[in-house]
Amino acid sequence: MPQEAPPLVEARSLGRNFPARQGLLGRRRDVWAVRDVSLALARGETVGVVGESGCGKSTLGRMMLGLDQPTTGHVVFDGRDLADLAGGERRRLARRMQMVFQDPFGSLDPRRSVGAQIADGLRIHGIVPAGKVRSEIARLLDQVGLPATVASRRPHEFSGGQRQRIAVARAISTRPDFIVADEPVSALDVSIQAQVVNLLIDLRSELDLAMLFISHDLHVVHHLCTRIVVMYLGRIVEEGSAAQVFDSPAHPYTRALLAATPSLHPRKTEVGGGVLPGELPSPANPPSGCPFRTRCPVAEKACAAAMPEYRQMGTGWRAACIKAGTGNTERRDMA
Ligand SMILES: Nc1ncnc2c1ncn2[C@@H]1O[C@H](COP(=O)(O)OP(=O)(O)OP(=O)(O)O)[C@@H](O)[C@H]1O
Repeated sequence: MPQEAPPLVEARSLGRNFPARQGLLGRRRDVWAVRDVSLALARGETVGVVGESGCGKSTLGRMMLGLDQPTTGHVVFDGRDLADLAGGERRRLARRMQMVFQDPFGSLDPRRSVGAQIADGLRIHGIVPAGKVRSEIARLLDQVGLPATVASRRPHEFSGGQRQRIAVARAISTRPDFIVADEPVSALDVSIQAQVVNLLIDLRSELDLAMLFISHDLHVVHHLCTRIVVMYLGRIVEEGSAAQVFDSPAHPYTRALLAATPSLHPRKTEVGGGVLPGELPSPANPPSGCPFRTRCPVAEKACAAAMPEYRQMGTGWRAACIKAGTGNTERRDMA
């Protein structure tokens, strides 16, 4: 990770729990959706967050934007703790952070024109004078590859890919420097996904955006992200550059994810047609010690005793596994 510049946005020991009931009549237990997550993004950096459904990716993204309050820990944006900000200061910061959602159908208002929806952010944050709003909308649409005529039409008149471009135009309208993109292409046809990913790549460099890109699709993350965070049951189990994590994964869970993603890694064979072996434990009742140990092909007794500390595998590369870097972590045949 490029550590020279101070981070633009930082998660410091973030945790979030939700009350949950196990079964219909089960007793109430707290579910820790995110636990003790620390992560920093520099300006212009794209960090991919991967992991199975329910591992806490969206909750982390929402907290990093201040859309959800952490139970523990802090989010620091450009040196300011979000928890300390209120009123105008909070609004000024909110302009600089935006979210792109998975579902452009749900995130755009079907009753209002595209132009009106893009204009909201421009007006609320006073990005351009009132007389310039129309031309700014046209410029933003052009930036995402759409003609200016789109402004007068409603979202339902467009395809999924076009709608996601509109959502991106709306997100960048406030000139943010941090975007959380939560599965932004997974609802789109595969043929369209690449176009939207390429658009994000272009915008990232044009606007020097820091981006937290949440996805369960390792192919997309591989294409787009310079750094990868792998989450399991609310925790970061491995973090490193795309090359480190994809070429020599240090955590058995990362290896299992890659093995379940055929064609990404030449040495890997398909395991279970994209499905990881074993069952994901309930987040309400996680295993003792290492959360992955119940599915881990190299787990041993010590793994049940305590949550593994991070081992530094290289610059900016860490893995929470007692065997990481010991040469004793090669994946057994999990088929
Ligand atoms: N508002 C909420 N109330 C109760 N539990 C929640 C809430 N939001 C998330 N959770 C729980 O927290 C855990 C993590 O959820 P989260 O949506 O962050 O995971 P995710 O990795 O983004 O999953 P997906 O890929 O399916 O979106 C899950 O067990 C989920 O059920």
